[in-house]
Amino acid sequence: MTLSRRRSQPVGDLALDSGQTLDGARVSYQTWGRLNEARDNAVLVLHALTGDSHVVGERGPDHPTPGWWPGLIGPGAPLDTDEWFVLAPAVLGGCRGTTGPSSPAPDGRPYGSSFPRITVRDQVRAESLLADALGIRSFALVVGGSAGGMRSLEWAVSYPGRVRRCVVLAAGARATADQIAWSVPQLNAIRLDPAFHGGDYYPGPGPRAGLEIARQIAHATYRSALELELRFGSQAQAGEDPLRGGRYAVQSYLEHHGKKLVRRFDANSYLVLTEAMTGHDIGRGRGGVEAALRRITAELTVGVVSSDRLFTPADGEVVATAPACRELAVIDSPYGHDAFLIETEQVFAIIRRALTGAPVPVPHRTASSTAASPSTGAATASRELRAAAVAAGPSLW
Ligand SMILES: CC(=O)SCCNC(=O)CCNC(=O)[C@H](O)C(C)(C)COP(=O)(O)OP(=O)(O)OC[C@H]1O[C@@H](n2cnc3c(N)ncnc32)[C@H](O)[C@@H]1OP(=O)(O)O
Ligand SMILES: N[C@@H](CCO)C(=O)O
Repeated sequence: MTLSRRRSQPVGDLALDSGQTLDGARVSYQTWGRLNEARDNAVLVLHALTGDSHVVGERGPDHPTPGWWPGLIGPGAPLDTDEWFVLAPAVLGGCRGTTGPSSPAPDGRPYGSSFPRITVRDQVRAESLLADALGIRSFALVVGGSAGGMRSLEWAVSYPGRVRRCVVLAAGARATADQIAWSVPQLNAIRLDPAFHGGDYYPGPGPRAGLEIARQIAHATYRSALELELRFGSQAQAGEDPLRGGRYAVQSYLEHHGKKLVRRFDANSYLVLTEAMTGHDIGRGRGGVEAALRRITAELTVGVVSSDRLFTPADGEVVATAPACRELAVIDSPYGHDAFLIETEQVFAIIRRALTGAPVPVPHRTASSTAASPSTGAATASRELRAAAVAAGPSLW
């Protein structure tokens, strides 16, 4: 498959929920396949917090990281490019080409602290303007996980006439107190870093230590306690002794993920995107979550991760009470929230079913059934970890 190049589309002045306007906003995006003459074969793929438009493919000049859902798109893939035209935008407020705090403001200098507070609805509005510009009236499918799941759901609520099928993975109808609570120390870690300078740190290195700590906190919530226990327990990092100033293995692991993110992400974007997530509420101004869910006309699929302690299965079950929900799928995994990125075999099977309308496997959960039973999909998880997790007891997942 040829490498999909990143493009950038001006979408004009973007009216925000706050009442402010982002002048001359742009959305960067990638596509795979061709939009057909009827313009009815478009699929929208929405990335999570630190992802981008590069859903599949190698690293390249345009792409600092490899694709985050490898194998999803291409000839014969679940999103078969012989049939589907796939569009993946980079999110509003991020740092991968779409307008965000590091982009030039109208005065030519980076927005920094003047970048406005944005919502998930604003992000979806920007994506709808991109779809308008590309001549896409409606999507055969909108799919995303985590923050991408929030946007997928918001698409189905905001634009019922433009979404025919919708897959919401590892996301809820609104931010919970627990999700907001975990974001607080992350935001504080960045803002209290002396290098933050109130958000106006460009072109300096910015609050690297604060961002690193934020990612450490977040990454722990993205994995299950059981996985961390089975992988690391209370072991020391090789060659170090925690009782003599050294580190635990799990500490080293979190520090690795913190450092890795700092190399590829902007701290202001991290703040803006985290605050968009904490403000997520499909029911705001619409008479509440239940009323908002009733607006959905797309065939809805909800996927939850059995061991997700951040966006819990119960959060997804609320979304699955939408009258339009056809399937509540359980991604059976010990990996916690990040399983929507790791358990690709199970995730892609869910996407395929949603797209083809294939029968929902039994046993399963639907909006009208409360019987809990995990899906039977084969996982790509390490056999050893899975076996150890099973031995430790299913109640821990
Ligand atoms: C892959 C990308 O980043 S694509 C770019 C867009 N990014 C996104 O969309 C974000 C999505 N990606 C992510 O959030 C994460 O990368 C995930 C969820 C996919 C990672 O999940 P996994 O594949 O299970 O990786 P895992 O959590 O085991 O971490 C592996 C890393 O930890 C390191 N590690 C493991 N144990 C330790 C330890 N004790 N000390 C230090 N490092 C350790 C490994 O060496 C490996 O390093 P590497 O990633 O630099 O090669
Ligand atoms: N690991 C994900 C965040 C969890 O949804 C990311 O970095 O985008």
